[in-house]
Amino acid sequence: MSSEELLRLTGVARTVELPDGDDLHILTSVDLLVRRGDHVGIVGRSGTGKSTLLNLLGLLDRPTGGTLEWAGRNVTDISGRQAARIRGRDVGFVFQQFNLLPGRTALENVMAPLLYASGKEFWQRRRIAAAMLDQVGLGDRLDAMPQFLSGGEQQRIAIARALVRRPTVVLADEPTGALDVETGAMVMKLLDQATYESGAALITITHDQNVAALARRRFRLAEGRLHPLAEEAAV
Ligand SMILES: Nc1ncnc2c1ncn2[C@@H]1O[C@H](COP(=O)(O)OP(=O)(O)OP(=O)(O)O)[C@@H](O)[C@H]1O
Repeated sequence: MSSEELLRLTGVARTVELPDGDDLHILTSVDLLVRRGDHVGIVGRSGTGKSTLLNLLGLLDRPTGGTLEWAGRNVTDISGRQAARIRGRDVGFVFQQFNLLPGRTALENVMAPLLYASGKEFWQRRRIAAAMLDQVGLGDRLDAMPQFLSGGEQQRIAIARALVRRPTVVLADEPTGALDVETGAMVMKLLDQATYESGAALITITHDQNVAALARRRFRLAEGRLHPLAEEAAV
């Protein structure tokens, strides 16, 4: 696996203005380097800025300080249009509540991101999506409606959808938050394995140390910064 650099955050800050005019400094100085094949786990208590950080990593928001680089390119201040292009091509998202399209089959959900692709990826979207569902163990449930599937199965569809365009980075926000402990552990293992096999980096953001335990590098988000977690403290 190459050690190609994907994401580099240097002194990243995010401050928002509150309705009363005061500034809220959510992130003050985040440093992080993510390479291809990495699995980074970020834990933090409620309200410490996990979603804020995820939105910066996914180019949904911009830092108010510091620099953010994508594959060596400074993207701190890129336009919304450029960010959307990188996001569509390079980022896969997995959310706590699955966020699957209602009324669409498992296959249609996984095919959805390929509608924005071109060439072979577009024309062969059905075959590519079916193969991806097979990889997450749902090759025999292509026509199933997600609402009739278990939470673990729905999250596996969401994982297939996140990986179907072969993104370089997968961002998972509390991916097991809506699952029981056993199902969550199984889904997390699958996410870790499928992401690694596709050559992407995985960044898992969670309040649950057990979920972060699979990550090869772990950090705690506190006081607006990332603090490396020692092996023994992380489990
Ligand atoms: N746009 C905003 N305006 C005002 N306050 C905000 C804004 N965005 C985030 N915050 C506040 O910043 C803090 C961090 O929010 P964030 O959602 O990133 O935390 P979190 O760690 O993801 O929390 P949780 O685990 O509860 O989802 C919270 O106190 C939140 O209320």
